[in-house]
Amino acid sequence: MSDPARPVAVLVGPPGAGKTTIGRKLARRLDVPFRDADHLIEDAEGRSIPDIFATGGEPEFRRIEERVIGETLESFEGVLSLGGGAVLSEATRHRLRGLKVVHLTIGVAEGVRRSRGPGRPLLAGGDATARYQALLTERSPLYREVAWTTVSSERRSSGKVVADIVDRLESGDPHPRRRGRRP
Ligand SMILES: Nc1ncnc2c1ncn2[C@@H]1O[C@H](COP(=O)(O)OP(=O)(O)O)[C@@H](O)[C@H]1O
Ligand SMILES: O=C(O)C1=C[C@@H](OP(=O)(O)O)[C@@H](O)[C@H](O)C1
Ligand SMILES: [Mg+2]
Repeated sequence: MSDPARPVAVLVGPPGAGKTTIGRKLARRLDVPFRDADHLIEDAEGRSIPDIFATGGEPEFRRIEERVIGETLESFEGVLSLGGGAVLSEATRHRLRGLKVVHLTIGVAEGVRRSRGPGRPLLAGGDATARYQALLTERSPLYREVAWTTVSSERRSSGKVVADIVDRLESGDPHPRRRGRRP
């Protein structure tokens, strides 16, 4: 029997870390298909993420998100970027076990700056910095739990981040030493 299909990489991390941008570039670089869970949800539902939050609230969004990610992970062989809150689901974290999960990190100020706009209802209005900090406090242990490797996207171009991820995937080493360092 052949092995089950597996994604080449799954990107997790907080909003604005660059999962969608970097996932798309990583897939292009590896010449494999790209999917973004948020786009799959919008396609499956025929409505935008802000619309889903406005009608069914966060609980409905999370139910759809868990189902769409579960279905995708069953057969997808490419790069999959998740939404920032996908790891809140225990079932999703369970499904991510043993996969090449890349945790993209970003500092609070830059994360808030990059996630501005109407497309992210959880951070819209009010004190976005406090909300972002609370979200990181809740989720950081969950990102760490599922991560195969952790890569910072702070003050680094997306091209540099992609090159770093490709190195790790190709070497199979999630903790590469810094280049040029003596053994
Ligand atoms: N390495 C980077 N440096 C600067 N800006 C970036 C970087 N990666 C992504 N961005 C920008 O940050 C914003 C959020 O990126 P996005 O890929 O949507 O993040 P996520 O999917 O993690 O929420 C976009 O405007 C994108 O162009
Ligand atoms: O952090 C979150 O809970 C969310 C992040 C968003 O995705 P990005 O992380 O790609 O912005 C999107 O799934 C939704 O707005 C909820
Ligand atoms: Mg995204």
